[in-house]
Amino acid sequence: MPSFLDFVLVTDPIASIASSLAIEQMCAKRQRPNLLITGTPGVGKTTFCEALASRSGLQHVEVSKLVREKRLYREWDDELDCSIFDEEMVQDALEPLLERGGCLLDFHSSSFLDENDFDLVIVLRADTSVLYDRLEKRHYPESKIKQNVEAEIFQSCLDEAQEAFEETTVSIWELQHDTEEHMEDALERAQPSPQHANCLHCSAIPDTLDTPTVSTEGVCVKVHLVIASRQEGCTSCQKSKWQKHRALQEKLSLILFCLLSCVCVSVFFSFLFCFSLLFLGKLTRSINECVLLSSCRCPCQAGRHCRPLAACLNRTNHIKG
Ligand SMILES: Nc1ncnc2c1ncn2[C@@H]1O[C@H](COP(=O)(O)OP(=O)(O)OP(=O)(O)O)[C@@H](O)[C@H]1O
Repeated sequence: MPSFLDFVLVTDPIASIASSLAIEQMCAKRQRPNLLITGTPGVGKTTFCEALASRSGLQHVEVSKLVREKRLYREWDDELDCSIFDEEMVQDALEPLLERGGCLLDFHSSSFLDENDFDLVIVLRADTSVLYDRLEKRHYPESKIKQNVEAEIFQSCLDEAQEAFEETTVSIWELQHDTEEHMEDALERAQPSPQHANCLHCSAIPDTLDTPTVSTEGVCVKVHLVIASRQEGCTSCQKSKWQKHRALQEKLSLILFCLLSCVCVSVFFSFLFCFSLLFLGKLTRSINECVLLSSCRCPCQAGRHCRPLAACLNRTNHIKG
């Protein structure tokens, strides 16, 4: 599994990097990446998102809060004492945010989300005893705690995310999130670190990452670069792709040249053949004439204008024909 290091958030003012090709390609899709942070309730999604948002400048979108505030539900679960969110209503509410990009979407469910809206999925995991304690502190009823702990044991959120994004190139990272150290470790690694922004195609470090700087309201350059690399390849990938294209082009032009040469040569030889036929025809006719002239003697030395000779030639022709 790729570590969080492979997806480091590097922030940089957009103006300084807008000229880079990778960024331009990435911007064509959406200005900033969307990350889905999912996991069983209590694994620490909100805590992680808040910390990540403050470091990366991405916007923390807490979907469960949105559901409560905007009443994006039509049903209520009496047993678990919670709302059953309405997928369509939530989708509609999220659409403008996700279109704009730069969201850290925090929600336990992922099956109803559009796979094209996300660039990375992080599934947080917690040890069952840790999760139990956290939920107990929330004074959840026993049945609700049990249900959530069971969901964590059966890795329901991970399975759901894997199913939702299985047909895509979106990476799904499973991160343990039991302790402060776990979180600190993940966030610590999220510091600018160009050597970790390897291209997913060729493992090269994208050229545009040589001088990353941090700004609180910056853009996740490295995330973008990883995304761009995943989709298009890094500059060296592009170069090798271009070289491959060039080689293919050269081969095609060679084949075309050979074909054209063949056509030209065959046209030339056909003309040559026709001319030779014409020439040979004329030659045989003149030889015939010479033969005829030699077999018919002119009595008056008047050549072709001699009537008896003409009569002789006609006769001979007739006899020959
Ligand atoms: N890495 C961590 N180490 C220690 N405690 C943590 C960690 N992450 C979260 N917690 C604690 O666990 C509790 C639950 O965290 P949090 O509310 O972030 O979970 P959640 O997954 O967002 O839950 P929900 O889906 O219900 O909103 C909080 O009291 C928080 O302080």
